[in-house]
Formats: sequence, structure tokens, C-alpha cells
Amino acid sequence: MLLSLQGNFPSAILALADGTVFIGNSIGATGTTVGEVVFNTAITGYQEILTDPSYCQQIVTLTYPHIGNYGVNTEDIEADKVHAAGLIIKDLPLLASNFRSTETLSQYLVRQKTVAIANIDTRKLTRLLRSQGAQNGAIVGLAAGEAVTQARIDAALAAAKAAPSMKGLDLAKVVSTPAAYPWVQTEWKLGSGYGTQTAPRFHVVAYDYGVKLNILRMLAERGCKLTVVPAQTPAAEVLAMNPDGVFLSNGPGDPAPCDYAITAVQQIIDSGVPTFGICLGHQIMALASGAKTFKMDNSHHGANHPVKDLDTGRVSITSQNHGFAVEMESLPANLRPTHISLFDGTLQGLVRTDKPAFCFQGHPEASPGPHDIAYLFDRFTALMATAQEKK
Ligand SMILES: NC(=O)CC[C@H](N)C(=O)O
Repeated sequence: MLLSLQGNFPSAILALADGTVFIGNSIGATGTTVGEVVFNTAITGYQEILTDPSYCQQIVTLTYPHIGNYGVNTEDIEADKVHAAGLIIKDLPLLASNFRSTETLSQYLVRQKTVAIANIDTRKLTRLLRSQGAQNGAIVGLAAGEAVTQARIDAALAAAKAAPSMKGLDLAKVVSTPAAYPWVQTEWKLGSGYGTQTAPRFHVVAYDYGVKLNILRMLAERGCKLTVVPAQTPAAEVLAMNPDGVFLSNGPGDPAPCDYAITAVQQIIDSGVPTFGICLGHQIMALASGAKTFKMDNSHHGANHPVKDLDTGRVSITSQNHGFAVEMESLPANLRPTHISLFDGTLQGLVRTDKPAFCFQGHPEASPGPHDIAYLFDRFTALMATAQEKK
């Protein structure tokens, strides 16, 4: 299979900022892409990972060695396009087979103009990233017939070294929707596909910092009709919609420079409207409450991360995708930790003790991943139900 893959696909170069070079095969678009190289340990869900807007300006390595075997379909998307800056895999099976598949991973990557490399030692790459921390890289996908030359390798290395650091980058406003839109689509079910929320109990305004669609679907499934608004929408505009709750989405980049979001979230929480944040939304809620965030040495990307609920002792296996985290030591008196990672002890969940607001660092919407911690969505609807009773 390896020989056949090499025969059918042009060459590609992966260069890291530290000077490491891998040569493999181009299985996506031709051209050069740069970004922060991270590894994700999920075994399935490559289409959801590629379309997750939180991967903007990141090149994703999948540690599972066979990627592409069930093809690509029109439904398993977390946004309307691929957001990852590039893809690195070991082996692309030559046969894609699934009843929902409409094209192969390689065809999809070409159509989405995503540069991708296969057939490199992803275990070696992962060990390098794991021991030295995340670093920038470049993939060069060559055209058929083009040879890997020293000049091309040098150009790839130069591109990797010139890529901007993720620290200090505000990408939420880059990927956010340009205009507000309504959302009523519910979760996917075998046999009927996605459904529609026709009898909503709550109106939720969702800040789109790069929202994964399955979050919106899981809220709609639980009785919410949503209005998704651009990242820079002022709090006054959101509160004027008289929402039952406000949701703060996941998103790419560093949360610290997102001053517009931090200010708006401060005002929203102060107003007393129930608020729930996921991932970047969790980090923004923490910053808006006076805590600090930092860039982690070893970021979390996978679908098997154990997280402990400090209130109940319950351990959930969770989906994760973050490179920044909230500093435990920086928590003000009105922010109480509710969840921690059992991998490295970092903070995973927070609740405001003075307001109906809470947040989670991982991904309760999974997609891909387990649904152990979906109970957080029910916690949000319960908060909104309590607030409605008081009205
Ligand atoms: N998935 C997310 O929302 C990621 C949040 C942030 N960009 C981080 O890397 O930590």
C-alpha cells in the first residue's frame, strides 16, 4: 500500500521551525501552508477536526496511523469549510468505504485547497512535539513530477521559521460570522439525519468566536432557539434581544488579546443573564472575571482526556482542543474551580459564585469524541429555567 501511495501521489515536504525535515507524499492541494503544528490523538473524526474553526492557523497531525478509510460526507462538518491550516498523517488507505461517504479524503482536501502530507513518521513527529512543545511548521505540497530539491527544503524551512507565534494572536474575530443568523438545527440521528427545533423554550444568543456547529445543535436539541452573533457584537446589543441565556463559543488563537470580547462578557455576566462558555469562551469568561490565561507547553487535542468533576468526583472522558489555559493561582474569590484534567492537573471548569455563569475548557459537544460531559448543556438549560421562573 505504501508503494502504491508513493506511486500515485506527488511528493511533499514538512519542515519544522527547529530545522527538522520530513519527506512524504502530497495528498491535498499543491502549494505551501504554515501554522503551529499540533497533534490530535482521536482515532476517528478527521472531518470534524479539519472543519473545527479552533484549528485556524494550526497544522494538525493525527496520531492514529490510518486516516481516510471511511471517506468524507456532507454532514460531519463543524463549519462550512476546512479551517485547519494543513494535515499530517501516516497512511492514507487507498480504499474509502462508508454508506455516507461522498468523496475520498484526498479529493476533499484538494477541493478545500488544504495542503496535506502523508507517509511520514507521525510517531517521531509526535514525540518531538511532546518533548519540545508546540512549534511552527510548513508543509509544501509539490505538483506531479516536481522533485524534492535542497532549494525547496530550504524554502520550506524559511516559511516555518517566518510563521507568526500563536501567542498574542486574536483569531476569533477573523473566523467569526460577518452577520448574525438564526439556528434551529438539532442533533444528527441515524435514519433521520439532522432535525429541527420547532417548539423552543429558550432564546439563546451565541457569541461566535469560531463556533463548532455541534454546540449549536446540542443546544437546539435541548429546547433552544439560537441567534448566533459576530464576535465583536457589543453587550448592549445582545442584552437588547432579551435572551434567556448567552453562550460563549470555542475559537482559535490567544484569548488574552480579545479585549472586545472580554469587555462584552464582563457586562453580560454583570447583567445577571445565565451565561455558559466553552473552550475559548471559558478562557474569555475567566479573563472577564479577573483571572489570567497562559500558553501551555503541551496543548490538549484528543478525544480521550479524563476530566474530574470536583463537586461530584465523577470522571468524564472528554474531547479536548486547546493550547491556552486559565491559571489556577490567578482565580479571584468569585471564580470557583469545578473540573480539572487528570492528565496534567490543569483547570477544566469554572463557576461564578456570584452570578449564574459557568464554563468548561474541553468540548462537551464532542464531535468527535465521547458524550460523557454533555450534562453541562443540561446545567445551562436548568440555569435558564430557574431564571425564567424568577422573571
Ligand atoms: N477550541 C478552542 O476554543 C481553543 C481555545 C484557544 N484557541 C486555545 O487554543 O486554547
